[in-house]
Amino acid sequence: MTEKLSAETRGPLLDPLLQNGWEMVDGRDAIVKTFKFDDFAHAFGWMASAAIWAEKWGHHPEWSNVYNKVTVTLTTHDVDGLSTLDAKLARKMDGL
Ligand SMILES: C[C@H](O)[C@H](O)[C@H]1CNC2=NC(N)=NC(=O)C2=N1
Repeated sequence: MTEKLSAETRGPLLDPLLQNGWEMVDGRDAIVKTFKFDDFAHAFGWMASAAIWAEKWGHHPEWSNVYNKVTVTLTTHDVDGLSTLDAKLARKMDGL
């Protein structure tokens, strides 16, 4: 069972993400980023790759797609806030 990020762990895990285009969501313990691609095929291909990792890790994004953009919100519903799994999935998404 994953745990909500503590005061000590959230800085080291979240700061690199916040410097790489992720932002805190207003009023929620969650992070959000919009990824932009050349076109729909690239956006949807990236979503398919990310979905495979999400399913493998049992940790799923809230996301939406409009043409060449994918907006992703990450949080851990089981703990009602951010956990290490969100940082792990965010890093994977940044690297795909
Ligand atoms: C049983 C199953 O693994 C859990 O419900 C998982 C599924 N995917 C999940 N995804 C996210 N983002 N948060 C969760 O708490 C979560 N829980």
